[in-house]
Amino acid sequence: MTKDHNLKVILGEEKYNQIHNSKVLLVGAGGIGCELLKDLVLLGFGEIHVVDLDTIDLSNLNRQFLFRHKDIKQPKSTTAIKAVSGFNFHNSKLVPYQNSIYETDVFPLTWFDSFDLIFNALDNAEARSYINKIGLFLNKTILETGTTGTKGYVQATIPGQSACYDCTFRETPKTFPVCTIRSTPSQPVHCVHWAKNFLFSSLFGEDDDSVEDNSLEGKDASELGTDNQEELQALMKESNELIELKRSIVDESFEDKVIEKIFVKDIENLLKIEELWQQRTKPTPINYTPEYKAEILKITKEQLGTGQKLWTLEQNLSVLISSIRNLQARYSATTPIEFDKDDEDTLDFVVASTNIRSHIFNIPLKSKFDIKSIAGNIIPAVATTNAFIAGFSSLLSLGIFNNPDAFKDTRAIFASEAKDRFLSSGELDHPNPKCSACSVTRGVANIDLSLTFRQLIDALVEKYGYDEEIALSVGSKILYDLDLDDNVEKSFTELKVKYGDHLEILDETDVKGTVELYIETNTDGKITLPELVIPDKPKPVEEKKSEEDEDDDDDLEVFEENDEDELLIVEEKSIVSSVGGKRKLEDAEDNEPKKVKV
Ligand SMILES: Nc1ncnc2c1ncn2[C@@H]1O[C@H](COP(=O)(O)OP(=O)(O)OP(=O)(O)O)[C@@H](O)[C@H]1O
Ligand SMILES: [Zn+2]
Repeated sequence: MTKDHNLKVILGEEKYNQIHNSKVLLVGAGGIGCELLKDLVLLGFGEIHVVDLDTIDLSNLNRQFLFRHKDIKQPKSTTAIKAVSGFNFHNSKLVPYQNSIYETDVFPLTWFDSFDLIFNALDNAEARSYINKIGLFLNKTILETGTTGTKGYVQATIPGQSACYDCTFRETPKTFPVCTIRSTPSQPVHCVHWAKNFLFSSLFGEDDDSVEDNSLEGKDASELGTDNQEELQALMKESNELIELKRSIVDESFEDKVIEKIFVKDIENLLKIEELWQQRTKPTPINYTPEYKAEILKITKEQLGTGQKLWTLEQNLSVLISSIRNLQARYSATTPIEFDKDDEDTLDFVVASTNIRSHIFNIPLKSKFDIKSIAGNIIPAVATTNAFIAGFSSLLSLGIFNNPDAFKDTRAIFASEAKDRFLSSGELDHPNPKCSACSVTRGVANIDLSLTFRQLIDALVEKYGYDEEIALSVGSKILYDLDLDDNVEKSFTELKVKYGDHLEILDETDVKGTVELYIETNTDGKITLPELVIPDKPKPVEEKKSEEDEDDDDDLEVFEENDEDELLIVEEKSIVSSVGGKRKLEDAEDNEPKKVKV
């Protein structure tokens, strides 16, 4: 019996044929992408195009199972395709590209339009948003996936029906107030941040390093986390002394000077600011004497054991001293050293100084392994999560093909560490009316770039009935509005507008809703605008917080219970948001980028 026969029995003849005659795009051939490519090939998709800009690294091999050691430095897309060719039982046509998906000359809009479905297997929000917009321009469904460790999601975005990728708010990486990092740390992560971004960069980075935490200038009280003048003076003095200290980097006594300043004198100075310690446990400076140092220097490498072990204060001091010696030997003013989690000297310095500071501030110490994860912002990828998330993505695609009820029939899948259930599903959300991506009317314009903005404005006025009070922008650049009419006589080319740009038209009279045009180009001397129905701009409504809304502010989000599946999903917002899963809708507009006039 042939493999085709088996698949026909499982899928049914009709679905088998639909899949066999379809053409799909897979963006990303990393952790999820490798799994997904295997699934799509085994499901017998007719044509599968795979895009990945990257080459294979050693660190990919533990989970990107299509790659072997011999493939290191080879392109991911071609290598993945070669690997699945061994089990391409249904003769799918496989096409690789080693390019970034943004390359409009390789991937013009018409190319995207040739696919029946797009599978995202990406690792960054920017590329996901880009594909999301392409889907909105073309009215094409995207199956979006993401994983972080044991958490993950699959979400179909069906233009005009379901919420899009940008309908939901994504948190930006967490930052800490300067005073928490510099004077009152209370968690290991505060000490890691201090050791890596402040201490290491100040001592071994570039001389004029504009390390965020080195400078207190230009920061307001909320960023600083304090307006205590005494504390700010102390922090300023501390930084200046560090610059001074760096001058003796070549001296033999440098290690002692660093330890005595950082872990003794600076702490004694902080203790003098009594206000800081009224509600907090006081830090305790270390007692660094020549005798103590002599004992520390007796500690051997063997005694330190593996990176999983918790080191004592003395062991941390011994690691600090040897890392300082190694870094001193490597340092020269012209070749500053950058922190790299895979550079043992820089990592040892950060691990040891983190732990010594933690000891001083009564914070639990951490192993080298744990600090490496925090300092390198690493959440280990889990092959199993990638495998089942990819599996769900490919299975959901079967229900989406040729299905006018896809919105109703498709579930969103989530994996989380909720106590009662690891995997769960929910209905697709409706679009968020405030979404900066899908609340916009979209179309494709065909423009001869030698024409001027004046000609575009005339065409817009004529076609859509705007009066001239409009603002035109591309990305973050405003190219025209009533106060900025210097550009009107310039051509598109002069204004560096090119194929594939997204031109936004904002009605400054606040009547019409926003429009975004994908720019395709021609040389026929014309501007051809799409037929669009532009809805009026929604009137701003005074939002009154109901009791129910207030409940939403809790850390836990409860998803709708579904009669059929009896699914109750409870997820921590902060967790799912980091991989782009179910997030709060209300704040999507905060994702909107700031624009500047040019
Ligand atoms: N703009 C883009 N165009 C094409 N491919 C992209 C783009 N952005 C990201 N990718 C690809 O998406 C894939 C995501 O896979 P994954 O999350 O496993 O990341 P990785 O880089 O392989 O792993 P890690 O980051 O853990 O080393 C990567 O192979 C990456 O090269
Ligand atoms: Zn949206």
